Amino acid sequence: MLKQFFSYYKPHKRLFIIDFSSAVIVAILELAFPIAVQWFIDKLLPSGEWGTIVTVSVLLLIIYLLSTVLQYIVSYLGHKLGINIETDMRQELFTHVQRQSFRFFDNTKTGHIMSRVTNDLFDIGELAHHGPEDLFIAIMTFFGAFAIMFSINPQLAIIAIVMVPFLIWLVTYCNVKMNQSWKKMYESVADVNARVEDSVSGARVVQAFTNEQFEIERFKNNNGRFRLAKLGAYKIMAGTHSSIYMMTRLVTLIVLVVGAWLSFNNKLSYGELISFVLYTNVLIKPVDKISALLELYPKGMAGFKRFRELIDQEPEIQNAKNAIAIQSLAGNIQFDNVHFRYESYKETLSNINLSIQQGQTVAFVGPSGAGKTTICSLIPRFYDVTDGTISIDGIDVRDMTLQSLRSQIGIVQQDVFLFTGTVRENIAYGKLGASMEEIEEAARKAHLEDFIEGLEDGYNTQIGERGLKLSGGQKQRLAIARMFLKNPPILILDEATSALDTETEKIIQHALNELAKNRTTLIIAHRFATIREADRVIVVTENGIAEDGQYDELVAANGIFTKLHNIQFN
Ligand SMILES: Nc1ncnc2c1ncn2[C@@H]1O[C@H](COP(=O)(O)OP(=O)(O)OP(=O)(O)O)[C@@H](O)[C@H]1O
Repeated sequence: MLKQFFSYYKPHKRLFIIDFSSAVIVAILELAFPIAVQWFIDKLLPSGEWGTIVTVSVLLLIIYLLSTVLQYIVSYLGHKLGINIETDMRQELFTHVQRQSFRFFDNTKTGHIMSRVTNDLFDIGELAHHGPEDLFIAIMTFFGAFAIMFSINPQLAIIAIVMVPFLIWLVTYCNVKMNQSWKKMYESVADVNARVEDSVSGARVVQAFTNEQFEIERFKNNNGRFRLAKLGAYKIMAGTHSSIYMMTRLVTLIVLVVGAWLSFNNKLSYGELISFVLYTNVLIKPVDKISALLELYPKGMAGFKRFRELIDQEPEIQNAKNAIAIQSLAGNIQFDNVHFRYESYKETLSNINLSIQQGQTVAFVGPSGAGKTTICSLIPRFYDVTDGTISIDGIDVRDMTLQSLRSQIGIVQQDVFLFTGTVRENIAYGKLGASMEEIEEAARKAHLEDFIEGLEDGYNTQIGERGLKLSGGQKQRLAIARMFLKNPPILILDEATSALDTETEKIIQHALNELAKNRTTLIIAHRFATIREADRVIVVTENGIAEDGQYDELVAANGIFTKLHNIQFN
């Protein structure tokens, strides 16, 4: 796991080396400074040579300035390194999620992916920046300071270090407490966010029920809990800072008192005493860093583990080794002994045999849950068959590259999904980089022209979050326009279950008929009025394909379709 973690440093090796070596130099300067002060007091002051004193002071100033610049570099470049690694990982994760198959999205919660992309990667970035650098520097300054103190006066060095375990205990204890209270705070902020999100997206429902006051009261509770949690966290933070302050001053004071006693007994010079006090601070400083790392490491590594678990999940549907990139398909679709299961315990489709000729319009009907949508999802390989083959123009779909196969199939879904953006952007989603003329032509064919012209900003009108500002019929026409742009030889239409008014229905039907022309069209139909013109109707039941024929033939056959037909029209 650690090896994998460090592999993310590779592209930023140069940055890491500059940052790390600057941090080492800063630490060396920090260790050297008290010795310089000691020498200044013990050797230089008694000599009374002002010229040398001024020269040394200027030298010290230069060292300070150098140290300041290096500290800036460490802070800036260190964070840059962390952010770079975090950004790489985020891009990798997003790219990986884009490549995932439908089954992955069936089984993964959006919230989980979101928290990987934001929280986990933030913790990993922090660890990437602070982990190796802080650990190395802390160890180096701690042992360096102790070694120098020991060489000056072993007894006093031991007195100073004896206190360190207490300090470590105190800092760790405070960190645990702080963590607990931050966790509570994060939970309550999540509640506040959820409440805001809920009542903003549900604002229409709130107002329709005139429940605004109820929502305000509910929010007041959440907001109050958040205030208390945050206040609690700050109280612990204040306690932590002051007790650590007290403890460090106590160590310094003890060193000062014992040092003064040693000095009275001529066992320690004044310079040594001062440098000892300064070294005590250098000795104590890393304790804070180490304890922060103790908290950061498990958090960052746990995040990294979850990140890797996602990244290591290979997409279920991938290109075969020698997959061919087909240029264009005619649209002859063949199912041979197709079996399929979503879950291992239950077969959804069994032994489906089906042959659809190019240019045909075929309607799939049947009871809800029989498998109509599933049959259609197998053609673009949203899922792979468990057994049997599906071929188009005689080529197994698994032998084509996914990209080329899906470029030949257009799908208009039941619930049209639109992206936040303009009308133009949403139509152009069917063919990225389409010209304005092409977009206008597609809109005209989808009977959207009048509607768009009536909008204040025309094609540049924002359609709201997920097309909120559009009606159901407008959304569907937009999806149809998108499909005219894509212009695929095979079309799958998942008919909307909810009925539109007759006028809109007519317009949409007209647009769809236009769209279906010269394409192999599969319609997952719910309302039979829309499929009268279909070349074939296929009745799917839980036992597979039950009937297959022309609309009128099937109505007259006195079978399942006749029954379904009678339910709809009587
Ligand atoms: N992603 C999925 N994961 C697991 N089971 C699924 C999934 N999608 C559908 N199913 C199940 O597969 C069966 C067939 O569903 P499918 O959506 O193909 O039916 P349908 O005939 O299109 O239904 P409807 O007319 O209601 O849209 C159902 O029992 C359904 O519960």
